[in-house]
Amino acid sequence: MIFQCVIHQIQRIDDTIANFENAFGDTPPEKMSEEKFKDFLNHHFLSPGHELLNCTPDGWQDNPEKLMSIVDPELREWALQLNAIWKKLCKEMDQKVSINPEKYSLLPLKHKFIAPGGRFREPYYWDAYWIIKGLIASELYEAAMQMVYNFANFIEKYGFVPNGGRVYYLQRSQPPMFIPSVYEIFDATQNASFVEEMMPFMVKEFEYWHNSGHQYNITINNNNYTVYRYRAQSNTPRPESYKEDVATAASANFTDKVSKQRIWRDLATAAETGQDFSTRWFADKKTLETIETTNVLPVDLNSFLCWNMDILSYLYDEVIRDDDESEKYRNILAKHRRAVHARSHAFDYPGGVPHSMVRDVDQQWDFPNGWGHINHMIIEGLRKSEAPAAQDAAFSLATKWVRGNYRVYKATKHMWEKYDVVGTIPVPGKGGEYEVQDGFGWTNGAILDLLVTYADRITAGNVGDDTTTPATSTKTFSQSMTNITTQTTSPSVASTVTSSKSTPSTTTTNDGKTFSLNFCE
Ligand SMILES: OC[C@H]1O[C@H](O[C@H]2O[C@H](CO)[C@@H](O)[C@H](O)[C@H]2O)[C@H](O)[C@@H](O)[C@@H]1O
Repeated sequence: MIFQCVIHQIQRIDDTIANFENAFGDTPPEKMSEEKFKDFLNHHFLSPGHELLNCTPDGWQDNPEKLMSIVDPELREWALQLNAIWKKLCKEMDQKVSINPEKYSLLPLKHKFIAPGGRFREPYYWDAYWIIKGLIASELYEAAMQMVYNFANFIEKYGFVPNGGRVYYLQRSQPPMFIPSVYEIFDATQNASFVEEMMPFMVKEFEYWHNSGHQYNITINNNNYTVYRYRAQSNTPRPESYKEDVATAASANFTDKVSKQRIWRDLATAAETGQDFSTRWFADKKTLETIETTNVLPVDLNSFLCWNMDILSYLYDEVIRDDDESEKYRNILAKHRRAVHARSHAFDYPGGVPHSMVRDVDQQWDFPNGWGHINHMIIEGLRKSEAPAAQDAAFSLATKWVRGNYRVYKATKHMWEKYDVVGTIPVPGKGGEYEVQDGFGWTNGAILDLLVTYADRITAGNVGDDTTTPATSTKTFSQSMTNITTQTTSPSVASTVTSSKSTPSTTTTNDGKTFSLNFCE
């Protein structure tokens, strides 16, 4: 995991390379002296975080009105503590980076940002949406806009928003949340000039998903569909996880170039999904070596893009007042919109909804891990539905999620990237390529938004309180879920996540490729 610790050079690049060659020549990595190698690193690179400065988000206040409106005193106090964590996660680029950008892996950033926390010191694309929701709950509107401005600069320079703010993330993106982020800020502030300023970047970001191999045409039952898939631009090991990806190709017994390039693209593509790694992307639903991410047509990406279209149509209509453009996106949406059916027992766990029902696989995006932003997305999809049973279920899940996070916070004094949702008191999640991280930007953002949304009625409860029973019984609820579709008329989060495939169907496309259909029925 060298890249996680070695991120900026002290000397000129040519000198670093020359000194490396002098010191190690052609010695293969496994034969290099560890001590000598560490010594080389210490002399040529600075330790992590040197290129970033701590900061306070603009406009930060101790007691934002929205958080003070949370009726339960315990949860209100907790929300204020989470509000204070923004100051720990706030970062800005040291100006020395702009003088010698080639010495740093950080992509230059003009504005302050909120980092996820732990090993993740740079801005991450899809994390930002939930961080922004939390900043809005904390009334930090300027800070929320700064997150978006940094991404607009990326779109201007690179044509898209990379996975994260590092050079080694430039070959892939993450779930498309730029347009929803602009929408949420507009919804909270009614700042029309912000939307006008961001519109060209929104359009450019939307177009990115129509190129770069993301768009795909399929024929099912003689009907032609244009759908979207994730697809990284690289077919080499991920630079930040080089060792891991080389090892995966070796344990898959791939020796020829084509097979290696295929698996490396699929590994990088899993990082583009934001769910690295999950059995969702494994052909055998068990082992990483069978990964085939580019062969999956994922329900979530297709739903996110439907939502992007809906927002563009709405903002062109409401803010820009351009009927033609609004209609253009409405028509694109009409072609893509599908019913998304969800059927799952994922709601039965006391700590929230796990990311998948696949057990015993040690991947961070599988059972028993539940993620804050995903639970938030499910809650919002249900809450914005017109069905009372779904709205009750939203509150029930919000209560579970909030209480679970709160109990872990009281026990560990930290907010975590993911949680094990099984057990009356959940614990931090585990599994995957790295240790569970604390901080944590999108977890905090999701909680703050839920606390403000349900400020008048959500309570901390006591351990042992029945937080598991939904307002309707699980059976009735599962049945009613199958009838919930993404038929929203104004932008809202689609209820996509619980439909994750446990029994995927497959289809063969015009060019003879077989895809797992993790999409719409
Ligand atoms: O280095 C491993 C992976 O780390 C990141 O992914 C995870 O953390 C991100 C930040 O919170 C999050 O956006 C992502 O969903 C997580 O899986 C990074 O984004 C990956 O590219 C990288 O492979």
